[in-house]
Amino acid sequence: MSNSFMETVSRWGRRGTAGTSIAASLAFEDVVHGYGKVRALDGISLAVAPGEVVCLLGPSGCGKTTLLRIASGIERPLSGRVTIDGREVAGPDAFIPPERRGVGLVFQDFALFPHLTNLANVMFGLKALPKAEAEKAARLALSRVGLDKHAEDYPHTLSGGEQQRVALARAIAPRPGILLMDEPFSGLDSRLRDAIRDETLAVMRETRATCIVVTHDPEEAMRMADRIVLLRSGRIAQIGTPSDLYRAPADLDTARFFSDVNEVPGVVRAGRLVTPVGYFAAPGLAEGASAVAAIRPQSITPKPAGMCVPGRLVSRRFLGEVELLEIAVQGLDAPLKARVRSGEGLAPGRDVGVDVTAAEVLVFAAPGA
Ligand SMILES: Nc1ncnc2c1ncn2[C@@H]1O[C@H](COP(=O)(O)OP(=O)(O)OP(=O)(O)O)[C@@H](O)[C@H]1O
Repeated sequence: MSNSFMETVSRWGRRGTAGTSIAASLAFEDVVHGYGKVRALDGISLAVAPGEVVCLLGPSGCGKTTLLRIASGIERPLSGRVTIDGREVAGPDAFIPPERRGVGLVFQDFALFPHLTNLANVMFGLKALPKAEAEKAARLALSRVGLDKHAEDYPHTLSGGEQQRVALARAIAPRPGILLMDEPFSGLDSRLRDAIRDETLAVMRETRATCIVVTHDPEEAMRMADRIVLLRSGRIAQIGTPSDLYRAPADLDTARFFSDVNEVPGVVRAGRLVTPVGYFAAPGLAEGASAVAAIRPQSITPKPAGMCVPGRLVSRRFLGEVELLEIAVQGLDAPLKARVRSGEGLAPGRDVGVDVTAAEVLVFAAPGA
């Protein structure tokens, strides 16, 4: 990454302000949508508060983009209602087109017009204003993202990160009450993504618009969102703060989506799940039920042989700050994965004790049980 680029990014936050919006509330009420036989959204109800940053998260095809397109008005739902500040913008009684909804859009491919300068691209969303006023607002937005010097250039002369910032400037220039972003960072080099994401978040907070961001990356959602809406097959699997979803996932699929987990099967006896690596609290599960302990690699600590549960170190992979260990334990089909700080000095083949931090273990009914 060039120093000059990083300087531009770090200066980006100290440029002129973009002007603030009056944040709007956005609500979906039992929204259903489909394409032919495909049911893309299957009854979505969600209320987003003014100024809130919500990430729509989920695997490919779960309906994230469709929900965003419905919020923007690009797509009209088959049934259900969408309201902005309590006013129906899509539903049985009304359909307000995108340009009259007061929403700003940032697309995955940025969707800049190649034949227009960056300034003209940003002015495109400001057609309702007299030209001089539109130009002033567009220059202000470009300045906010640190690109005022590139106003007269064309998009193709900019890097991917800079094009993303022009797209952001275009979306915020009209001061929308709601900003909708579809995978806005996925086209960027992974080394730039963190810096650009942090700066984009700063601009989003500064404009005070209500924001909905689509992503398939759980880490990105956790970094950005006030609340995460996890979608699965067109339905909401779970809604909560990043820490709610990470610490208390509603089911095994959600736990798997947020991090690598060891899945250790067991049987419930007297309110606890009995497994080859220990007993874990199993509230709400019936006596004799089959269940799974989901154990994150960082919740497993190797100890000297003779302590805790007996195991044998099978492999060790150096990853820099941390190492990934595989530890075989009698009674388990697959070795346990453990993530430890580097430099523990353990050699494969050695007997070890396996210590599991029980308070961090998540217990779920066995899939299909
Ligand atoms: N124009 C379309 N015609 C037919 N099917 C569509 C269309 N757009 C989306 N779909 C289908 O609707 C479902 C939801 O698609 P959507 O693009 O909303 O998912 P997504 O979660 O945004 O996925 P991705 O992360 O891959 O972009 C998928 O099964 C998809 O194949």
